[in-house]
Amino acid sequence: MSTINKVAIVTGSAGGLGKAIALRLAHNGFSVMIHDINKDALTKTLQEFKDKGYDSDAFVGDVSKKSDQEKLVQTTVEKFGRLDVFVNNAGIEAVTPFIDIEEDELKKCFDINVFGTVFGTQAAAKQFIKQHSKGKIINACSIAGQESYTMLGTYSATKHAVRAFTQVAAKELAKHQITVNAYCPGVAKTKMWDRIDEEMVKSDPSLKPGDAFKKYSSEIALGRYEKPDDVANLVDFLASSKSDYITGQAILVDGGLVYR
Ligand SMILES: NC(=O)C1=CN([C@@H]2O[C@H](COP(=O)(O)OP(=O)(O)OC[C@H]3O[C@@H](n4cnc5c(N)ncnc54)[C@H](O)[C@@H]3O)[C@@H](O)[C@H]2O)C=CC1
Ligand SMILES: CC(=O)C(C)=O
Repeated sequence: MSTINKVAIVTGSAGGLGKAIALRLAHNGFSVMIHDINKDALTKTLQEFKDKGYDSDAFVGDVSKKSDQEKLVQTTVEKFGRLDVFVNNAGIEAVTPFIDIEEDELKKCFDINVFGTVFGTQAAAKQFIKQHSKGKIINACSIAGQESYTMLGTYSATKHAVRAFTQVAAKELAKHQITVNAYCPGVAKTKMWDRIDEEMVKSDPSLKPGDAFKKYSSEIALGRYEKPDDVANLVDFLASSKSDYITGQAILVDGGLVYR
């Protein structure tokens, strides 16, 4: 079914899962505002979108700043005329044994993963209400939002919080026909997992580079690690009218790793 004339924002989409999601929505006919804190990477990614002929633009911003998120929505509406889908994808990891977790790690990870998701959801919801339109908010959760992992305590706590806010926002915004759902990827080969592997290997002398990623991936029932397109497949569905009767859900897309 055509989605032409619909407008989407994907945060943290200069690379990784966000880029795959943004490319898929653009391929499906959405006008897409890509967004990232990394200006150089974002500029290169926008060029790729332009080379493919996609109706797109880019916004440099920090999801943890409420004013940036409001400006992101405002700029998107000025450019494309409306907003239909907001993907709170940007996130960071933190890899530390529980006993060593420091205040700055907690603050930074919560600022970006949790405050960022709340501010993005608020900015998008206000625009949907103003437009009197149905809208879809789609949040990056994780297997770590359903289960909690050693060395990933802070990260897991932020993703549990994302799941909680997904449910509450869904309940409160349903009267406006706004749906709020989340995708929960497993072990996807992006720069995030390169960094997680590096940190886990550093803290365990019995591991060599790549071993932590291999260990996590080896438990996936479908026998392979996740690709960004596996995540884009779910977000594609959540952004489409096929998901109109689904709200408040955090859906696992992990190849069979966590069962809820
Ligand atoms: N890679 C994986 O296996 C999994 C990833 N996720 C989640 O999916 C989302 C995307 O993950 P990946 O693509 O793997 O990560 P990534 O690290 O490869 O890409 C994240 C992007 O977000 C941007 N970003 C970081 N902080 C930002 C900020 N404050 N404001 C704006 N942009 C910011 C980065 O510059 C980067 O382009 C994250 O929320 C992550 O927690 C969830 C489960 C598994
Ligand atoms: C990065 C992530 O969410 C995990 C636990 O794989």
